[in-house]
Amino acid sequence: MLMCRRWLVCSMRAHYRSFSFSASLRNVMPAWVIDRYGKNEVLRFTKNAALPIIQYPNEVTVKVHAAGLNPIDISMRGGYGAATMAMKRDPLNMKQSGSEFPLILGRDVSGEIMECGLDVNYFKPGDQVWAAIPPWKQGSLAEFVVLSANEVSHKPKSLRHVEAASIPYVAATAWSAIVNTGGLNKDNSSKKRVLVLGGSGGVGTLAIQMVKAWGVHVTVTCSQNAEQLVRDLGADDVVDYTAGPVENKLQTLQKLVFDLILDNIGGESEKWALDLLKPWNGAKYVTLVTPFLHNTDLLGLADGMMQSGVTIGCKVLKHLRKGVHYRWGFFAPSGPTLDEISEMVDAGKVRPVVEEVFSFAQVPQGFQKVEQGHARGKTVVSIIEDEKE
Ligand SMILES: NC(=O)C1=CN([C@@H]2O[C@H](COP(=O)(O)OP(=O)(O)OC[C@H]3O[C@@H](n4cnc5c(N)ncnc54)[C@H](OP(=O)(O)O)[C@@H]3O)[C@@H](O)[C@H]2O)C=CC1
Repeated sequence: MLMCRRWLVCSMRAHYRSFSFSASLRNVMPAWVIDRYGKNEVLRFTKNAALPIIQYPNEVTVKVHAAGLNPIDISMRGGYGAATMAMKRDPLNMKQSGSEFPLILGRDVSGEIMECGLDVNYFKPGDQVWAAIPPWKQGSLAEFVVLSANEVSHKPKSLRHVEAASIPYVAATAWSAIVNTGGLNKDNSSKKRVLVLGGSGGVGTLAIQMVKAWGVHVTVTCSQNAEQLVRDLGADDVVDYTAGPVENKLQTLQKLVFDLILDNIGGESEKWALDLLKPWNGAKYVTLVTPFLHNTDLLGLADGMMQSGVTIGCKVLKHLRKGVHYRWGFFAPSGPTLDEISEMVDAGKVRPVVEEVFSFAQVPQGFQKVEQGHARGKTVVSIIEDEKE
């Protein structure tokens, strides 16, 4: 439905001409960059980062009002995924392609369209938008970011930019894991049972709300002090993982046999969690904690991908014999997915869970906050203050 609307608007505005804002501006911008991998000391503020320019006709320039921080920013600051990201920047050349530095982190953006490529018809300058930025592109801790139009979506009207910036990356991840990999959607989820392992962080708080809106019975594991938060978001059953082995408690809840388990924790979970799935019923365990990028960093692209293939293949087969499906879930950038989430937000079915907002000057403190863990929702950076309502 929303996909159709994108197509329709494209046809209607086929002759729209974009204007060139960048030519009238300076060719540098303020940004937080890194010039090497490491801890927080590698973060450097500059007023002279290169202004990103549209290179393809399907791209848009977005003026960043707010950016979200995610655990992947901490990992990328330390070099995580560097081998794969370099290949994506230069897909024809399957080896390391030049330097990725200075690198701008930040995977969430909420802001305003400044300029559209000639093939972009769904957006126009001035549109209020949000997006999740693929890790191989320059990020949102900057004044401007250039994205493909199909990665961008109109921001929910009911949210301020600092609220909107808390959602895209975790929403695109939760959607990819639950819908694309897990096979649930708004039409087939009613009365199904989902277990969210690690419900109190960014992905968990979004995933709970998403499946709850589709009529799912949601069980969540989290720390005791996050119980109220996840219940407010829609969790039906909550298990405190800090008070002894979660698997024992979940097994004692007799009727809890799940159609889908979303694992945001990894580690030992997969040793016991798959036993809680309904066997021979299409039930799936989807983990977001995968060794995929770690393998390519360690072994190089080709060997790393082969290693990942062997690992996932063995696990899929092992669990298939028991009648359940084992899968790896991945973030997938998608404007149409965010269109769906935007509707859910404006309908009051999904709300932002913003734990803390930092100013643009406080980006290193924002990284420290995310690095400490124990998230209760999301950490956001306000780059242009929202207008007072
Ligand atoms: N594969 C992919 O493409 C993607 C993978 N991810 C990964 O998914 C995971 C979740 O991401 P995100 O939600 O953003 O992370 P967050 O850091 O926002 O949240 C993690 C949450 O888990 C809680 N937690 C920690 N240990 C446990 C445990 N044993 N049981 C239950 N809860 C626990 C933490 O709180 P507390 O410690 O206080 O309990 C925290 O609230 C991360 O590992 C991330 O790297 C995320 C996005 C994309």
